[in-house]
Amino acid sequence: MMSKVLFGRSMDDKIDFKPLVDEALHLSGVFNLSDYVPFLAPLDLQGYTRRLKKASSGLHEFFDKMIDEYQQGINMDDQKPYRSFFQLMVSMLDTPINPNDEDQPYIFGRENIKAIMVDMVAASFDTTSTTIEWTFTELLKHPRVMVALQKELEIVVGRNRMVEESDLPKLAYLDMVIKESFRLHPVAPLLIPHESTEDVTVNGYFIPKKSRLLVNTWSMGQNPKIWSSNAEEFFPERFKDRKIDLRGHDFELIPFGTGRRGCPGMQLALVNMRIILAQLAHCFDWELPGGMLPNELDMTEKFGLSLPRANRLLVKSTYRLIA
Ligand code: HEM
Repeated sequence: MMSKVLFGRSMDDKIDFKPLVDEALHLSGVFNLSDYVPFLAPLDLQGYTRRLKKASSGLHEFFDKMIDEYQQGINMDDQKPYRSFFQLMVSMLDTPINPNDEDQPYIFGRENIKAIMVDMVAASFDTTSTTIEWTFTELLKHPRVMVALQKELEIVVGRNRMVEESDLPKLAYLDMVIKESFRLHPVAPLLIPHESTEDVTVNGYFIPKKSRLLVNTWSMGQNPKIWSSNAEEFFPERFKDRKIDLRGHDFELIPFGTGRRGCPGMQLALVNMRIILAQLAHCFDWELPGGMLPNELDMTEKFGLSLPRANRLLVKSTYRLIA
């Protein structure tokens, strides 16, 4: 889906840069000795710098080729301008970003396009699907919650048609399920590193200018002082009387970050998540394979910049709509 938004077409053999992005993301999150013993950095004992440089030059090569092809009209003949985010970017190539400032014109160049495209791919490709997979895992692990969600869907939508986008604002329980899933499985557990621009004191802690700050949303989500003694339990009803939204105003739950550098893709991600989860729960009944019990479900996380499931989720479905 994100490939269509960004490149105007689904992933195919012409767009096969995903392994490079995965490698770059993996390397950015691994335990790197040089972060703790900086004088070892030039030796690159674990080989991570070499691997990161290789992935980076692969990505440069890939996007250079795409930009060249676009400029020469190759592979784009069936597409009108601006059908994708990439085309919009390339249409601005070598134009001034601030045309009204004659003294200091800033030209939008190749490097800008490549940096923005890598940023967008890294930020959007796996985030929504990872959250959907965790939410679905929790629904399978807690059949009571799955039944309550299916009941809400039957009341709001019935069983004769599929869920549509216009139904989403009426699905309050689905909203609670998604919030609860973000609380326990934030896709960016440490957000993205931020840097303080000036000296500041927060809650009595002095933070000097230019400090690198990591916000541990994972640990906030598990904190019993915020979520009561059942913090480790998947219990969507906790949001019933707690007016918490996900836009970054309520600091106890900030899966999309907050402030100026908060996630710009939040609305798109939330609509996609809601519609996909609602349709999966509404159209099908689900069971675990091989007679596996819900409490036997593997919940292992793969540690890194994001926290996906370590192993794929396997499930059996049965169609349940009347039509
Ligand atoms: C469930 C899905 C998603 C989650 C949980 C998520 C979460 C986040 C978080 C936590 C940040 C860092 C915010 C901070 O450090 O304060 C971020 C940044 C970003 N996200 Fe998302 N995101 C999701 C989907 C998307 C999608 C679909 C897109 C693109 C369409 C996107 C584009 C971006 C971009 C470009 C940034 C960097 C913003 C900047 O550097 O200022 N995200 N996201």
